[in-house]
Amino acid sequence: MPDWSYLRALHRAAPRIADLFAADPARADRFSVKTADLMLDYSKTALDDTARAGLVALCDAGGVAERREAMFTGAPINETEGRAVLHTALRNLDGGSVLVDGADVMPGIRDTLARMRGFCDAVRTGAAMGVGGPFTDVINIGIGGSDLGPAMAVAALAPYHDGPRCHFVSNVDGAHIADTLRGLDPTTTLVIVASKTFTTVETMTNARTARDWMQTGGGDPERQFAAVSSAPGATAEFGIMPENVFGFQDWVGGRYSVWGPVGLSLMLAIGPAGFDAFLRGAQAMDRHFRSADFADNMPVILALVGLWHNQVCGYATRAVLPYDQRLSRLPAYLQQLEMESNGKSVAMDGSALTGPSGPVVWGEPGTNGQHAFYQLIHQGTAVVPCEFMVAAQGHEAALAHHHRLLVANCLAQSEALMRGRSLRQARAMLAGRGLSDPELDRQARHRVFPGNRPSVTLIYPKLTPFVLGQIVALYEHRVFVEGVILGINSFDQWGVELGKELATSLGPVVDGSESAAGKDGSTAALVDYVHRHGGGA
Ligand SMILES: O=P(O)(O)OC[C@H]1O[C@H](O)[C@H](O)[C@@H](O)[C@@H]1O
Repeated sequence: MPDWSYLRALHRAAPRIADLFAADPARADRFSVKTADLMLDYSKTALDDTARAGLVALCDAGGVAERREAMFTGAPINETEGRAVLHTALRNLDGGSVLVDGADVMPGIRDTLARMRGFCDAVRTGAAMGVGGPFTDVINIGIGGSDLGPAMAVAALAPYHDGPRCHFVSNVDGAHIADTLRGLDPTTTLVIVASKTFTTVETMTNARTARDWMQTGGGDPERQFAAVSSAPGATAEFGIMPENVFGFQDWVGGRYSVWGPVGLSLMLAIGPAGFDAFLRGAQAMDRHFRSADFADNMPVILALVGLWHNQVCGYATRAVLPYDQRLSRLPAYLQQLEMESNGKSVAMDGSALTGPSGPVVWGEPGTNGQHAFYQLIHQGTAVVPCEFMVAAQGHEAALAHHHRLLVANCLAQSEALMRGRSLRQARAMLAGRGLSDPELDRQARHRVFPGNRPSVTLIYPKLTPFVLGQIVALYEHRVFVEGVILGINSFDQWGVELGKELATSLGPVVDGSESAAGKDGSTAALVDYVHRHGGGA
């Protein structure tokens, strides 16, 4: 673990952010990173040259460059599972070979991508059909990494949809699949069962329900089911035809898997060319990440800003606030990417972390959040570093005035967070209203904004497939760099296992075939309530 004390001392002595701008007219330029398309402005943070240099030094001390090279070249850096980490190979479209245990993985990746393209072309042109005719709808059944990536990206790229409608079912709550199936035609619906392991209870339960629905409604699961998985034996056992199965290897983590077959629903929605552009965007970010100096490296800087706020300043959460309605699922996607990757308590060698690991990540699109939780962001006692995102241009040319308002709101929020409003300013606002001085003072105190609240803004030209690919890869590499500096394994997720085990053992208790004896009093009382109110068997 790095020694944070030096940086913490810098933080305690840091001037107000607004004063940093006053002292350095070129600050916005010097504290932003640009790639060919994107700009990450981190000038509205308390970082100065000294603090930035101290953070960059963490990269050297933590071996970020060596670890980065190890990841890209297929070394088994996921040490607790003995696996390579090669989601970057999935978008290594025209790069060289990538060796895992001496064998090049690229031919297999290219072959699967070609099969996905062929499948999507057939579905999209009507060459492959359901019993009732060309496919009108696609349901992706998956959860976690087998859901959030394609669900996020399909929503993000709505202007590029020219294929069948895509739906996503993840929750084992029967409400999710029931509400989705209502109104769909079982003879023209394609179901993709997406599960790396093909054992996930939620996904297998939903897949069986969808199969029953299709059979009952006159569809043909043999023709109308596809699978995405690393477990071909299990897909065959479920009855999915091998030509409709798209495999990937265990060196693609679930939450990093949207770039391969897990992205099949996205490819169906936007077409193979659009999917290619998405991959090329990620590849462009990979190249930037691999080659740019740390101080000019967008994922590295985003990581260092994250570490500064969480580990140095002690801000326990960060809000991701896309001013882009089509990125409404991005906060949920990033919650898995960031919190499942870096929400750990032990370092790679098993020793306990001595400080915080990854922060709580949360958020909602703007402007909606402004009318809900921004009150706390502006005036609450906890400081929440904000990560704003906005496009220079929207897709709706006829609604450019909407977009101008959206941009103005986004920029206004980061400005307001930084500037705040002093008591003197608040008193001046209320002067002349005939209030007694104590009353004026009391009213003014409620209108004070502390300011000096940090934010970064990621700005991009327009939310195209190429730009989305860059944004998602940017966040993947940010998580990687934070994990390396914290000394943790960002690629396992042991913390999700215990709940799964207990759910399995609670199944027979909930359905009444086993007693709750031996369970704690709370669990037993909750089961009892379910049974007394018509639940259970
Ligand atoms: O793709 P699957 O094997 O069905 O896994 C789906 C998800 O469930 C697991 O519990 C993990 O927490 C996730 O990382 C994973 O993405």
